[in-house]
Amino acid sequence: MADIIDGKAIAEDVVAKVKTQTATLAEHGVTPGLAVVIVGEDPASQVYVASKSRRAKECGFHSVQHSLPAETSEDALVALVEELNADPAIHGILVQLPLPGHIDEARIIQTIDPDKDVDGFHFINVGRLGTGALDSAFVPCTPAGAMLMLERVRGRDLSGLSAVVIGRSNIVGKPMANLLLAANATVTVAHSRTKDLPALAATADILVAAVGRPEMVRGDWVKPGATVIDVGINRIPAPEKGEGKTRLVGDVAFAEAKERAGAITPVPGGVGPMTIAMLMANTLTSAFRTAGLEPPAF
Ligand SMILES: Nc1nc(=O)c2c([nH]1)NC[C@@H]1CN(c3ccc(C(=O)N[C@@H](CCC(=O)O)C(=O)O)cc3)C=[N+]21
Repeated sequence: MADIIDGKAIAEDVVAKVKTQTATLAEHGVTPGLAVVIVGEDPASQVYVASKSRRAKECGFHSVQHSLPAETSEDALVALVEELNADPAIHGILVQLPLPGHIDEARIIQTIDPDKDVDGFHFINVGRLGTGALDSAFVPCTPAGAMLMLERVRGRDLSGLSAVVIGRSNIVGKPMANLLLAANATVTVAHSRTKDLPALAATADILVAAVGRPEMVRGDWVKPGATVIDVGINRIPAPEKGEGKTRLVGDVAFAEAKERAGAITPVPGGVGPMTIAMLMANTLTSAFRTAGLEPPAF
């Protein structure tokens, strides 16, 4: 039976370190500032944004939230981002995705100052990560959090280990593959066009599922003893809890996979809480850099 990697507990460790380091920065007269921008009223997005703002306040940050109506124009959003770019009290800018269909997401992301891009989505940060310039990059929060969880089991150096990442998104799959490569793993990125995915997955010492398909990865896809990182967060109907109720599941069939894995992350309580903790870590890092100080390692 697998060890369960407790994302909530590791996230608390990260946040504790952020709080301590925020106090250190205060001695230099600096308060980390995070601006979260949300456009439209998607209820799930509202919940995530609220917990980001709550965490930021808990860390002692200057935390601002901009909630804009769904019909906000692209130009108005660009103007807000430019205002935040120019605001010296703001070290991190997060524009919650997805944006309404009439707004060009790529244009918004590329408008964010790369040195305030705590999501790590700007071309400059993608390039920094891709070339191994990790001391100037912002690494996307979800894969950064996944790597810290993996480190608890496998250490920092993954030499000799094979990793299979299922999913090739810009926000998880691709940056995750780059981080695993930077840690010396032998990395394969699989996706919907991959031939015999179950057989490929079963070769992985480290299996990362980031596809957004509820419980797609079955128990027999898991190599015995493998470390399984489940990045999926899927809300599915749960009639057993009552009419109209839902529950969260990952991309991995947890009950099956935990019988074969050596260690596995749960959903909820796995990568999700780590994502928010790493957003705090990235914002802190940004404030240290702006102050000309060496940021702490996480
Ligand atoms: N620019 C941008 N950056 C993001 O990082 C970003 C985004 N847009 N858009 C939406 C996704 C989603 N996301 C989550 C963060 C935490 C949990 C989380 O803490 N989940 C809890 C459960 C929460 C619940 O009960 O719904 C858990 O897994 O235990 C989930 C999802 C960040 N995202």
